[in-house]
Amino acid sequence: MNMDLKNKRQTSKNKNFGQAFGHAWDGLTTLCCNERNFRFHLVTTAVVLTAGLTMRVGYFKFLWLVLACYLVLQAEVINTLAEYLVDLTIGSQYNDLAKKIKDIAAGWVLFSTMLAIVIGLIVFGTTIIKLI
Ligand SMILES: Nc1ncnc2c1ncn2[C@@H]1O[C@H](COP(=O)(O)OP(=O)(O)OP(=O)(O)O)[C@@H](O)[C@H]1O
Repeated sequence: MNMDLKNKRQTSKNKNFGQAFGHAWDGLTTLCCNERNFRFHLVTTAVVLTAGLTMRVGYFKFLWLVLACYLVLQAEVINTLAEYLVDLTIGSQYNDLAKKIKDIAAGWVLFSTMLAIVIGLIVFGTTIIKLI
C-alpha cells in the first residue's frame, strides 16, 4: 500500500469510492466540530424544518424552507473555505486582497441569511394568517 495512505497523510488521488467517501466524511466532521457558525446554522436548520413540519406548512412551502436553509449552509461552507484558503496562503499577515476575499465570503453569508429570513417570514407568515 502507498505510504501516504498507510500513515493517513495522503496527498495522492483517491483509489476508490470508499476512500473518497471517507475524506468527504472527514470534511463534514471538520465543519461540525471546528466551525461554530456552521453548527449554529445546522441547529437553526433543524429548528426551522421542525417548525415547518409541526405547523404543517405544506409540501411546496416546506421545500422553500429546505432551499432557504440549504442556501445559508452553502454560503457558510464557501465562507469557511475562503478563510482556510486565505489563512493557508498568507497566514496571519495583513493583506488588502485577503480582507476583500474574507469580507466578500462573509457578505455572501449575510445576504443568504437575509434572503432565508424573507423566505421564512413569507412561509410562516402566510401559514399563521391561514390558521387565524
Ligand atoms: N490576512 C488578513 N488580511 C486582512 N484582513 C484580514 C485578514 N484575516 C482576516 N481579516 C479581516 O478580519 C475579518 C475576520 O477574519 P476571520 O478570519 O476571523 O473571519 P470571520 O468572518 O471572523 O470568521 P467567522 O466566519 O468564523 O466568524 C475578515 O472579515 C477580514 O476583514
